[in-house]
Amino acid sequence: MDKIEDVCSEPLVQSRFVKPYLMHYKQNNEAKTWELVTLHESVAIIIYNKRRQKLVLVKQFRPAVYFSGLPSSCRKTGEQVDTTKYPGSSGVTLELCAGIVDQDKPLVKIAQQEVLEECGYQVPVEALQKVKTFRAGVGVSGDRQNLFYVEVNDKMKVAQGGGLAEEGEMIDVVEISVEEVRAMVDGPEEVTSPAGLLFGLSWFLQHKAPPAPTP
Ligand SMILES: Nc1nc(=O)c2ncn([C@@H]3O[C@H](COP(=O)(O)OP(=O)(O)O[C@H]4O[C@H](CO)[C@@H](O)[C@H](O)[C@H]4O)[C@@H](O)[C@H]3O)c2[nH]1
Ligand SMILES: [Mg+2]
Repeated sequence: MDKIEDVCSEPLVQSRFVKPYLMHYKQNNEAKTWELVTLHESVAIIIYNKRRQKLVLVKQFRPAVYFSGLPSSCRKTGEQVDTTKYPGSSGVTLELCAGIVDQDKPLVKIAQQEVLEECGYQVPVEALQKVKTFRAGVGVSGDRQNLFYVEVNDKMKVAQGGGLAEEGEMIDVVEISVEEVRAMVDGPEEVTSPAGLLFGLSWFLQHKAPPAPTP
């Protein structure tokens, strides 16, 4: 999954997923502009295998994370990036199962679909609990993310997961223990994960996790 080669970039002129705009407005009578992009709304799901006390997360190579981690001298359009110096592993993230809302369906249905496609669990829609809707970005994009929680068991595991091959998705499903969740939230100063994961894990520890063992 992180064997990344032949990296270069070009200006994005026509796009399917990202739409850049220059917004003009007046704030307290002062004329201003702001550079922004619009993105799809999304869903993300905290998945807990309750009997085995494991959280189900996903790992994948994120081009945007990889690219923004390159020094600006390596981001010149048309120029090849040295992937021996900047390996694909620097763009691999740990995240909640998540997906964009690109179909006209209820959010809970899209969440159910993502849990199956990415992690291989067939869950009933009634099992999905809505946690919170928040903004995934506020500076450049203002896209909404809708967070759900679902408990799963081994009987619901009907497929391997890994994402839709026809959409080029290559996703590793990762299970982590509640202890590892605590270590992730309290431990490292930097993680290669979106804020939604950290919020989701903190919410899980506060509302759903078995109590921490007393020392
Ligand atoms: N951007 C882009 N460029 C392409 O060239 C490009 N080519 C195809 N696609 C489409 O994008 C979708 C990516 O997969 P998902 O639907 O699973 O969405 P995620 O990328 O997981 O994103 C979610 O989860 C993240 C983590 O919480 C959040 O940060 C995001 O806000 C949130 O949307 C697929 O349907 C694929 O067909 C591209 N998308
Ligand atoms: Mg996804």
